[in-house]
Amino acid sequence: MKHYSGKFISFEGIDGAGKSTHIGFVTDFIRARGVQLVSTREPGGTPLGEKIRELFLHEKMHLETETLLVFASRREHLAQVIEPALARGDWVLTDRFTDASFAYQGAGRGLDRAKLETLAHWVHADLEPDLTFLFDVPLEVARARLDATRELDKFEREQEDFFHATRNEYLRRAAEAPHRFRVIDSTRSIAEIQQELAGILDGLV
Ligand SMILES: Nc1ncnc2c1ncn2[C@@H]1O[C@H](COP(=O)(O)OP(=O)(O)OP(=O)(O)O)[C@@H](O)[C@H]1O
Ligand SMILES: Cc1cn([C@H]2C[C@H](O)[C@@H](COP(=O)(O)O)O2)c(=O)[nH]c1=O
Repeated sequence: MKHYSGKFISFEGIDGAGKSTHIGFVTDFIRARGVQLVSTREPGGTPLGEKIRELFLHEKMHLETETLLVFASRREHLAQVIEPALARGDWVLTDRFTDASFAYQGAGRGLDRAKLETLAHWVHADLEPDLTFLFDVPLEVARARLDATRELDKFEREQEDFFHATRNEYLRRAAEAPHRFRVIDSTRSIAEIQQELAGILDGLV
């Protein structure tokens, strides 16, 4: 694994778990300590990646096409944004990374995990997040939060079974890699969650 002075932090969770809400808080918290930081997202994060995101979220396609697209977006993201920022010594916060592909394309849609391992190895053999916040909530809570806020995309319209599988895969990966995952109970209030995040970040910045 490559080691950089800046931290690479990913935010994960099923749709509606609340990760986007907390990225802003974490960004402000870290910047307030004088750290240079890039906040980005997947799929997306580059002009090409944002075009891929539109297709990825809104077009029906073969599962392997979907998977290859998200890894193509990730390859570009790493080359144009993530690796240059880390090389400069900046921190990088990303709203989703490869854990999402294992959770959504793997467990949710049923793509063979070995294929995902191959792609992950190809695209970023020598890099993984230093820290992954997994925002965890029961499906009903996530669904209620989404229904209250916006029009749903292709993934957000998936059924309960899909999100059970997705959530379980996230939790399985967190149990498998406790050195980098912090599972955040997101059923609590935003203020309580931010207090926990601040405690974790205090030990890091
Ligand atoms: N702890 C919380 N308690 C109550 N409401 C919350 C909490 N966290 C987030 N919300 C609300 O739930 C909604 C979804 O939150 P958010 O967009 O952060 O979720 P997300 O996990 O990033 O979803 P997606 O992955 O689909 O973008 C927002 O309206 C947000 O204000
Ligand atoms: C990186 C990545 C994302 N997805 C899915 C997960 C979400 O439903 C959307 C992204 O929307 P968000 O509101 O920005 O979270 O894309 C996926 O299926 N596979 C992936 O690798």
